[in-house]
Amino acid sequence: MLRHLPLRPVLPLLAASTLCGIAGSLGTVFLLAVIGQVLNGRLHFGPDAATGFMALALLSASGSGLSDILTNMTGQKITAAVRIDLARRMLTAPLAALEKLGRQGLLPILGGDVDMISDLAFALGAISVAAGITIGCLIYLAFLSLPLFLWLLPILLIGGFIQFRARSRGIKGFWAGRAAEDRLHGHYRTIIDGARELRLDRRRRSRIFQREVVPAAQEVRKVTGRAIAFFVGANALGTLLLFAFVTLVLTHPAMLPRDRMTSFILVLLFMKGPIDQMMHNLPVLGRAQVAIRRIADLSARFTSFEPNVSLTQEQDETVAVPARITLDGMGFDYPKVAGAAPFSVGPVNLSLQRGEIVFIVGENGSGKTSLIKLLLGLMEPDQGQILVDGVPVTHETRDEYRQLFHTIFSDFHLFEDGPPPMQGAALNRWLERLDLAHKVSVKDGVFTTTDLSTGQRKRLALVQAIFTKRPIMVFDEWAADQDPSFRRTFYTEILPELAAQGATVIVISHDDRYFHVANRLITMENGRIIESVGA
Ligand SMILES: Nc1ncnc2c1ncn2[C@@H]1O[C@H](COP(=O)(O)OP(=O)(O)OP(=O)(O)O)[C@@H](O)[C@H]1O
Repeated sequence: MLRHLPLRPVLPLLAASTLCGIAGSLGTVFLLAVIGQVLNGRLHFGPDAATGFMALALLSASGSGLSDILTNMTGQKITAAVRIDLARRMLTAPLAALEKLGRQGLLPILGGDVDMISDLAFALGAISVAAGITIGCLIYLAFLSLPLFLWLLPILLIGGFIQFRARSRGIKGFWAGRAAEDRLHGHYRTIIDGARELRLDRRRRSRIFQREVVPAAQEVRKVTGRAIAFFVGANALGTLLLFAFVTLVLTHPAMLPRDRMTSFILVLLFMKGPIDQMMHNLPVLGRAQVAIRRIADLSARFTSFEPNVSLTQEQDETVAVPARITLDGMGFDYPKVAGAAPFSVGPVNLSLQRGEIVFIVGENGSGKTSLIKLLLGLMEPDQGQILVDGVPVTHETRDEYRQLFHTIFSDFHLFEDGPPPMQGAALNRWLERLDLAHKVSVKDGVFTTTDLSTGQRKRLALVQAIFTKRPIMVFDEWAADQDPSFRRTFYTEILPELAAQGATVIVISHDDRYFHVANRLITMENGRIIESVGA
């Protein structure tokens, strides 16, 4: 499982942790040896021995403690690297991959599974220290009596085998548990997103609770509980085997001189502590193994084909404003959905001139938003290309190309901050004009509130759009939530003003009262442009 983790940068930390662990384990084993010698009367525990004993105790405690801390640091570094990598991938992955998984597919992995790696960091510290001490104890046992150690060996092997079997059964259970948790998260999402509807519909609310949430929660409990039972059962068997061995040794006192026998049993019983600690933490390792695989699967889906998607450029560069953008035979086929007719957009041939106002109209589902997504370079076309002043947009230049646009989608996300110049008298004028000044202002580049009505939120998004000053503005049914007066202001005043300032304005609209504002009216039907009226 570790091959899926970014281990290379943490190798020095791991090496330091291992060295400290070895030092701590040596300290512990020597402590045990001294205790054995004193109990057997072979060592007088005078002031010198006591000082040496305390020095060994210091070595044991500090070595194990440091090893634990360093392993934890390693784990936390790995967790941070995984978190950053996932965010980077999500910000640069093809949009289709992100949309396909959706929040329901993503959030359980980003939350639960990534947190599991963080838990692994704590567990690994404890396991590695315990493993070091156990190995040290085993070496000391072999030194005390090789024949008895050879007797012990098969018992250890049987215990190891039981653990191995329990582990693979347990991990299967953890996989099933995570799948059930994913379903549960889906139901949580329905409860949150559909909160209003569920208050109003007792029948649906009861059905979701009784038939979806409760069975999913019980399923998680059942499969995870069963998986943990495998680990606990194996642990109990291991304990039984250990005491069976102690019984064997005690019933054959002639096998070893008495003093060695005492030391042997002392070390054996002491060893149970670290072994228990390892066993206790093994389920965490199992769950982390599942989590790491799930994260690796997710990462594999988010591989960007675009080489130049920047995550470091915080300022807009001044871009040359293109005179013409052309969609040249562009087409896109949506993946087939069972039971539904496949939908394709295009092939589309369309040219957009700088400064014109273009309306895209058509019935619901005719492909207007899909066409816009193709134009914005958000969907990888199955055919055709985009030309900017005659130059094709490539994988390399697509992110650069997208920076030409500012879009307010019909299901837009309102960011709380605006572009850096969003301040001063110009901002106040726009807030006044859009009747927002009494509701919201901007403090340190951030809106004082976004808790507004749907129409007001859209107007705030419009303020952002205006101050972002991109050469091409796209509005997807912006006016749908506006009252008649703002609708009129938007179509008859704001759009012409933007165009007069040199912006190309593309509007998806069903407001046929204002179609006359457009320089060009493009009508879509069944994924194709069936009419283009105007300049
Ligand atoms: N994520 C998707 N997966 C599969 N098919 C999709 C997806 N999104 C859209 N479609 C298909 O594309 C068709 C057109 O959708 P689109 O959103 O482009 O229409 P629209 O003209 O903008 O509609 P509306 O006026 O209702 O906003 C849909 O009817 C659907 O068949």
